[in-house]
Amino acid sequence: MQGVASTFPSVSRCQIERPSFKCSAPTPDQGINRLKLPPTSLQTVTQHNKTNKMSDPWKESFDHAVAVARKAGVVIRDALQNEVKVMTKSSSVDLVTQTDQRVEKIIISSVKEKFPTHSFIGEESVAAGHPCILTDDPTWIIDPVDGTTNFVHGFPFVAVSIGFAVNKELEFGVVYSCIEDKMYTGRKGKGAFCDGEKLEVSDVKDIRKSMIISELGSNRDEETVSKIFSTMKKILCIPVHGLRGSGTAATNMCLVASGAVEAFFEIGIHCWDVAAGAVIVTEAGGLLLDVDGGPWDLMSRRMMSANNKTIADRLIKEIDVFPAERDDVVKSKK
Ligand SMILES: O=P([O-])([O-])O[C@@H]1[C@H](O)[C@H](O)[C@@H](O)[C@H](O)[C@H]1O
Ligand SMILES: [Mg+2]
Repeated sequence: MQGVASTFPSVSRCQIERPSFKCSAPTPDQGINRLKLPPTSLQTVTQHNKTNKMSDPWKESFDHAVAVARKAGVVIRDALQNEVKVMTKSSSVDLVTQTDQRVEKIIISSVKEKFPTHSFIGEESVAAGHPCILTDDPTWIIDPVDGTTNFVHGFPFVAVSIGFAVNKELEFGVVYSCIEDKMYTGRKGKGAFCDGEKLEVSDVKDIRKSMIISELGSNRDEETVSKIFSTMKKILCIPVHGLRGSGTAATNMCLVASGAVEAFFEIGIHCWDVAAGAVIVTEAGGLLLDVDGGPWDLMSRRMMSANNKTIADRLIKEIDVFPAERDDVVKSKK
């Protein structure tokens, strides 16, 4: 089992002043797959729980993910009121804060306590040198603060993203958009929801009537930036109704699931950005593909998620692909 990083890397720091947010207190989960038991004897309840565990083995993990994502969101919202110490990881625009690290520790330690045999892939643990290899173990794939740059600047879209895979297959995803206070969930074969409301992708098939969401990412290599812009130019000039970016891949995918946009694509995302969103999109009736139209691979750092294949295929024609090293490349220790 992969362990939790006890310390995260120390990196260069600068300070930034941000506008402060006023946030309302979180509301309790509304009807998220709640189990309603009729009043009955203790024996029957125990029996019912046993049967339920067999037919729905990951329900307890799912419930825990929802609870811990909400708790993490409260920590993030509180942290928004204070000055943030900004550190950098792979480059000067790949940001991380103590809140990212703290929230990841909170999530992992609470999951470890309840499910001691489960494994983890967490953004900040991987940054600290932990492996990013998906095994057959029940595995929590965690982005503690998706939208760290937004968080640093006070741009109000930040999400806690928790995906859960067993035998390398995603079983559920939880995305808590914590400033909006929206809880998105998806469970394999059980649908996708936002605050208990069922989600469905849009039925638009005409690309000229579509709204697309993507990101500029954090790669500032000139050739890569040119490819990102040429792709966006070609898509804009199809023309589509609009091109947007919220600054969090997890939230972008929830917007596809909600039908607010027809598709989200990006090269350079990581497994923790999209694991949860992947379940939410597919359970809302959407599809996932590689940016070249092939099957989607969680570790590939490439994502096309769309409401239908017509929209996905039309966008794929315009994407200028550039290389991004897979998440599961094993780096040799020097
Ligand atoms: O670093 P982070 O804020 O967790 O995640 C980033 C966000 O999802 C962003 O929208 C996307 O463009 C980047 O590719 C991600 O790395
Ligand atoms: Mg992220």
